[in-house]
Amino acid sequence: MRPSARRFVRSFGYAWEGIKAAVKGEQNIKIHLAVSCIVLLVAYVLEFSAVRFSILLIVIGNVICLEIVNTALERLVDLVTNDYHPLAKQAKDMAAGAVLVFSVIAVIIGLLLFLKPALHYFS
Ligand SMILES: Nc1ncnc2c1ncn2[C@@H]1O[C@H](COP(=O)(O)OP(=O)(O)OP(=O)(O)O)[C@@H](O)[C@H]1O
Repeated sequence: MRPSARRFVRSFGYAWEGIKAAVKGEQNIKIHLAVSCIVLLVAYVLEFSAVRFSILLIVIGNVICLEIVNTALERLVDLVTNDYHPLAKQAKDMAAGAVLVFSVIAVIIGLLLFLKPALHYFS
């Protein structure tokens, strides 16, 4: 394998390690993953169109990515200081706020996506 290809494969390995560490260490990510599996299953049962399914995947992907970035930021702050610091608080709270903002939007998009197919399914 060429060195550039080996570096590319190795970086995938590091990314996978990061995903595993985030999932293992964060209860929230485990909950998001479980809920995402259920939501995808329901979307399948409701016979979502390709477009609806794609939007759903984008939303789910964004929530999980934001959670991973939030976890990375928490780790970084904890690495920098164990003492109370207003900037550490702001950094953690802002990252958590970013997750919250997108989670609220995800719920709204979810309702918009599921409403029509659910009504159709049950009528
Ligand atoms: N070093 C610090 N200085 C100031 N405030 C902090 C510090 N560490 C944490 N905090 C505050 O405490 C809150 C909770 O911190 P913690 O590290 O437990 O994060 P968390 O969001 O509960 O993460 P976890 O998912 O790991 O439980 C932060 O959102 C922040 O407001």
